[in-house]
Order: sequence, then structure tokens, then C-alpha cells
Amino acid sequence: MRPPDKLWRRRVASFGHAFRGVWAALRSEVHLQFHALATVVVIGLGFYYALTRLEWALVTLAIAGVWAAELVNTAIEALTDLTSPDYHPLAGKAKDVAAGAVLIAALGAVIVGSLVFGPKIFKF
Ligand SMILES: Nc1ncnc2c1ncn2[C@@H]1O[C@H](COP(=O)(O)OP(=O)(O)OP(=O)(O)O)[C@@H](O)[C@H]1O
Repeated sequence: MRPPDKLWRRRVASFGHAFRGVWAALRSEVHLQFHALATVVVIGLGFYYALTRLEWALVTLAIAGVWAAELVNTAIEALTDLTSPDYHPLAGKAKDVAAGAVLIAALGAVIVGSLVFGPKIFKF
């Protein structure tokens, strides 16, 4: 078994790698930059409309879901380009399915956003 201090250092290093991954994807992926902008706008609207705790929880889950799906999509795209730079139906399938995950998460976020902000913005 590893000494506890080394385990702790490894956990901290893992967080560092994860944040580095988010930052690397953010710098290279236009879609993620759009999500970052949308996240800032949605958080601003959340404060403006004084969302309840439950509404914040739903909005947070929706935002995190889209970010997570987009990051996994970026990772799968990178791995696919590495392992199959030439055309292959399976490479195409992997990329299409990963993009599908982003689409589903984004649709869910649009529904959550409409249900939470719709009545506040359009006053119904
Ligand atoms: N190696 C490949 N073999 C077969 N089809 C591929 C391959 N690479 C890409 N494709 C097809 O082209 C589509 C677009 O791939 P691409 O790598 O350009 O990603 P993208 O959707 O443009 O994502 P992004 O804009 O985030 O880079 C894929 O969804 C897939 O259908």
C-alpha cells in the first residue's frame, strides 16, 4: 500500500490533469467556447431572476451535462483521429454516436432552460 501523503499528492495531481483537460478542450473547441459563453449568460439570468434552490439545481445539472458530453465527445474525436486517421465506418460511427450524446444533453438543457426561464421571461 502507498504511504498516505503520496496518495494525496496523486489525487491532487489527478485534479490537475482533469483541469488541464478542460482547459485544453476549451482552447481548441469552438463548441465548448460557445458553451462557456452560454453558461455565463445562463448564470447571469439565474441571478437576475433569483432562481430557487431547486431551479439552480436543475440548471446546474443541465449545464454540467452539456459540458461533460462535449468533453467526452472531444476526447473520442481525438482518440478516433489518432487511431483511425483514414476513413473507417467504425470511426465514423464512434464520432457520430459521441456527437449524438452532445445533442441529447443539449436538447435536455434547452428543455430545462425553457421550463425554468420561460415563465419568468414571458410571464405566464
Ligand atoms: N476517420 C473517419 N472515418 C469515417 N468517418 C469519419 C471519420 N472522421 C470523421 N468522420 C465523419 O465526419 C463527421 C465529422 O467529423 P469531424 O472530425 O469533422 O468532427 P466534427 O463533427 O466536425 O466535430 P468538431 O467540429 O467538433 O471537430 C463524423 O461525425 C463522422 O460521421
